[in-house]
Amino acid sequence: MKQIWFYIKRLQAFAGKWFYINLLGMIVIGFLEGIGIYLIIPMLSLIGIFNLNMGSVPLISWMLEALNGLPTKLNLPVILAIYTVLLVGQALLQRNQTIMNVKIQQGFIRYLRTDTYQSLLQANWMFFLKKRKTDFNHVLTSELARVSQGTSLTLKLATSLIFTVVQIIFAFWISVELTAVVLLSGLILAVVSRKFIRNAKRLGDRTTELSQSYFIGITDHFNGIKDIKSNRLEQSHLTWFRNLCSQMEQNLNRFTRLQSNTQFFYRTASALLVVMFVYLSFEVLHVQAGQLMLIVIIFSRLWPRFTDIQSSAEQIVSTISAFKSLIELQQDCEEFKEQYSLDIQSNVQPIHMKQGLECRNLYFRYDSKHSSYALQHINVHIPINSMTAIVGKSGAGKSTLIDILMGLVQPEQGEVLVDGAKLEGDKILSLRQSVSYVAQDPFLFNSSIRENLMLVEPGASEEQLWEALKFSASDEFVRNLPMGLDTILGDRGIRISGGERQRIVLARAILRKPSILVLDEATSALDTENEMKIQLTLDRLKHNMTIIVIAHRLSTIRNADQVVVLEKGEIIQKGGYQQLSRESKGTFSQLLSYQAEAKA
Ligand SMILES: Nc1ncnc2c1ncn2[C@@H]1O[C@H](COP(=O)(O)OP(=O)(O)OP(=O)(O)O)[C@@H](O)[C@H]1O
Repeated sequence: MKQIWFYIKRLQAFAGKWFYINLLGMIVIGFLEGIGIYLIIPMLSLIGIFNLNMGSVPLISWMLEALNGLPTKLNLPVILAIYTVLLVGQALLQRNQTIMNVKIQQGFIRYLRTDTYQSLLQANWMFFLKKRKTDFNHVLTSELARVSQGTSLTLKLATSLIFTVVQIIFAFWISVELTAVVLLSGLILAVVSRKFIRNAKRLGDRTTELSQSYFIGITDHFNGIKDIKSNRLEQSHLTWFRNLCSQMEQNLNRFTRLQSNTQFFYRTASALLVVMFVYLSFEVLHVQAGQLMLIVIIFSRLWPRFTDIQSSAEQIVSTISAFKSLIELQQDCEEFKEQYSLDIQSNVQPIHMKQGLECRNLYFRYDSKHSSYALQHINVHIPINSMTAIVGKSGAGKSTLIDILMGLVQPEQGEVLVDGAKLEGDKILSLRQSVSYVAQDPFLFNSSIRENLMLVEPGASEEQLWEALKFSASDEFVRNLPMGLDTILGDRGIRISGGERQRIVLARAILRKPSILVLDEATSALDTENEMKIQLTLDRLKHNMTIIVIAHRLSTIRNADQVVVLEKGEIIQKGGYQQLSRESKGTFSQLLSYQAEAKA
């Protein structure tokens, strides 16, 4: 329960005074309802349905005394008027309280959503390397919905509890003995039903597991739908899906059965209790009929609240696992938090390098407990306004080196230097502001080409947009699209090829006029003609920016000023393209000959 308590405290901090006003509203509503119930007895008595001696019932005796001062025929209208005012007042308060409750709750959920999303965005790159992305989707959608449900149920539970306490106080006022008997029965019932609550928690934990598998599964399946279709894997996926759905169905059915059992248990217990209660009142305690009537009315209102409390408690504990997931995610984000807030990050000025970047005796491991280094003993200088290519076999450490050079991850040993000064603190932010990065599988939003480009440079003119497209050899194909720059890409619009995608993302990277351009296999999907065009572009750009390229296709880096060859995390060769291609025993010339053979 400490997880829920944690969120209730956050809710209280979020809602401020409204949290207490809401609680006060609940108490007043409970109080008004209590008095309303009190008035039923004298009303019934005045109408002549009962002829009870009410003098001994507290509050009513006081009311009767007050009524004595009035003419008898006004008694009923006065009581009816008070009753109406009370009920209308209570209904009005109830209305406002419900609206306030929902407002607080929705505001809190919005706050939680934004807070979680912001924490995720503020986590560093290492965090994303270690975590599964689908877990974030799962927490941000289904788990957050369950947390919202849990918070709303907790507020409902608080309402029920407050109402119940107020009603119990009224009941005590009328008869201490009878109320004590009913409360004792309620207590026994609560102890017995602890088993139900434990089962509800177990089922709730299972719901989290299943919904996580469901979420991760369907995301993976639709991401890999081409593999599924082309390798005829539909049947095995369908079987998996059917199994999971049936487990989810069984889990929910079990939960409903548990809740129905609890309800049945409570109803049976209440029937037995009423029988025992009436017997005790008349035969043992000799309670007056008026008092008994009131107590019966109060408890007939109160008992369903006990059932409500039990059922809310079961549902709340079934959401604890969702609260846990959310807390764990936020703790992880906190652990991997970037040094600077997002506001500070977006206001940092880019760096103006004068000499270049340097790696000095750099070592890096993804897991510090794991002995193998992804990079070791790395010494390299990347001069400004030149093109450096990083090549090597798959898994050699190329992407890791780039991540370190961009300041996304920190080396375990050694250092990165910018113009001879260590890359640390806000220098990392400034460096990142100067970098444009293009990945192998570039990301475009489901919006127009124009919007995708202007995302990085909101003030870009039409001319600048076309210039960037020309640089990336995509002006021609964009011009031929029916809506040109306003063509919507992706699911809502036109689908473009992998190569066209890469070129648009390249245009976006160039549009920012970065001082460092990093291309990570960014031209792998291009045909020879477009690759040649991009080569010419890079050749022109390298006079104004520092270009770092990872390329498996070595023809792309023919004009590189420096080639760095990595193998098993170490630099094994370094030099100009022509120089390395002449070193016949070197890995680079080997890679070149493999590619020449593959082409032939
Ligand atoms: N997130 C990660 N967690 C643990 N190990 C990783 C992670 N990413 C990469 N590695 C390991 O680090 C080493 C270097 O990987 P890296 O991705 O830098 O190689 P690469 O040369 O870019 O490979 P490729 O050309 O296939 O992209 C590999 O042994 C890889 O298994």
